[in-house]
Amino acid sequence: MVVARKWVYVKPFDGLPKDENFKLEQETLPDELAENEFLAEAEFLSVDPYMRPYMAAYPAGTTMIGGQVSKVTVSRNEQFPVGAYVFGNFGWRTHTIVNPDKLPAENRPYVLPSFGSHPRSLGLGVLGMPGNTAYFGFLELCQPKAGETVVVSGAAGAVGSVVGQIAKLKGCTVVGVAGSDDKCAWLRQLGFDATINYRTVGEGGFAAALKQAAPKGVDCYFDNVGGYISAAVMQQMNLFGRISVCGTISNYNDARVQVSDPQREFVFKQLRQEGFIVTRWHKRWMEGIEANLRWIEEGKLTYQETVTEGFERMPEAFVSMLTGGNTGKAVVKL
Ligand SMILES: NC(=O)C1=CN([C@@H]2O[C@H](COP(=O)(O)OP(=O)(O)OC[C@H]3O[C@@H](n4cnc5c(N)ncnc54)[C@H](OP(=O)(O)O)[C@@H]3O)[C@@H](O)[C@H]2O)C=CC1
Ligand SMILES: CCCCC/C=C/C=O
Repeated sequence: MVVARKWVYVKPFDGLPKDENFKLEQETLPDELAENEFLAEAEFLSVDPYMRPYMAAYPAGTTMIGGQVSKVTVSRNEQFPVGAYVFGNFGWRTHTIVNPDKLPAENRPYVLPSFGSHPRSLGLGVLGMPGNTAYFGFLELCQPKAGETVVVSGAAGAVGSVVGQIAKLKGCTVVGVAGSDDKCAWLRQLGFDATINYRTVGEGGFAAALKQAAPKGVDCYFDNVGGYISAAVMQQMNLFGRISVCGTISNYNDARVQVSDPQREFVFKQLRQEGFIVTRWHKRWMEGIEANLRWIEEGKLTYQETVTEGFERMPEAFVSMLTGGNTGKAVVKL
């Protein structure tokens, strides 16, 4: 008999998530698996920003959504043999019975490829969804060219840190925006040409700091945060600039705000802006993972993880990530 533990979303979020929004429950799983099912035991769980806005679509009582790296411990599916490590969007739970055939193509679990000497947790970060967000969302939508100036907000996080390094690989000048001096120092170690600590310059000082960091203007903006940072970058875009709108974490905990009208910049600078969800590239998923792994093996791409130990600390790790407690990818180790 397997008893799974799971974190249930018991009360809708209002502002920053709090303890009262979550409840740790147990669920006894069936003893027998049906054909094509397997049992997955979580090893690492992901806490990601999208969980905050996405949960608004789910009723109270739903298990928290999310990805995990888990081990197949029992199987009636030959594509997921016992002992294999898989990535799956199984939610915040320790054990899950899965039938992959019942899931939509963009949400199917997959057996992790070999990461060589690197930890399996990277399957939640640079060698998983966030890494692919950087790889496809930046290269496909920004189409960067050598010599161009790229600005990345949320630069020291799971997605942003990879975007900035890929931009350097493509020969761009890269400016990273992050929320602490330590994060900015790490970004400069990674090769970022300039950094802005948005918390110390503040909203009033951000435009001037950007002018200093990107004196030739901005050709590509990879936007992880929205809000005043993005409004200011928009004002300093160059002719034919490209903006990849990845996320708006600065307002995930807030009611929707009225934004100032950016259309004039779009017309006279002939800008292109496109939002995306990374699963758009689900048919090319392994291409992104293989490219990022190759760059890691070549020493051209570096990662950092912020690891919280213990399933019971999932809510704490989630809130910490939403408030800037992580550098690189935030994961929870069981
Ligand atoms: N479109 C898509 O398919 C995907 C979109 N995303 C989006 O990418 C973004 C980054 O995700 P991910 O890399 O996983 O997360 P991160 O690892 O970057 O963690 C979140 C970070 O957001 C920063 N942050 C929090 N509040 C603010 C704020 N008010 N202003 C600016 N920065 C803030 C914090 O860093 P700091 O200390 O610098 O403030 C925090 O560490 C998110 O917006 C997410 O929704 C992610 C994956 C897929
Ligand atoms: C199934 C996970 C998809 C995540 C897309 C994220 C969007 C914004 O953060």
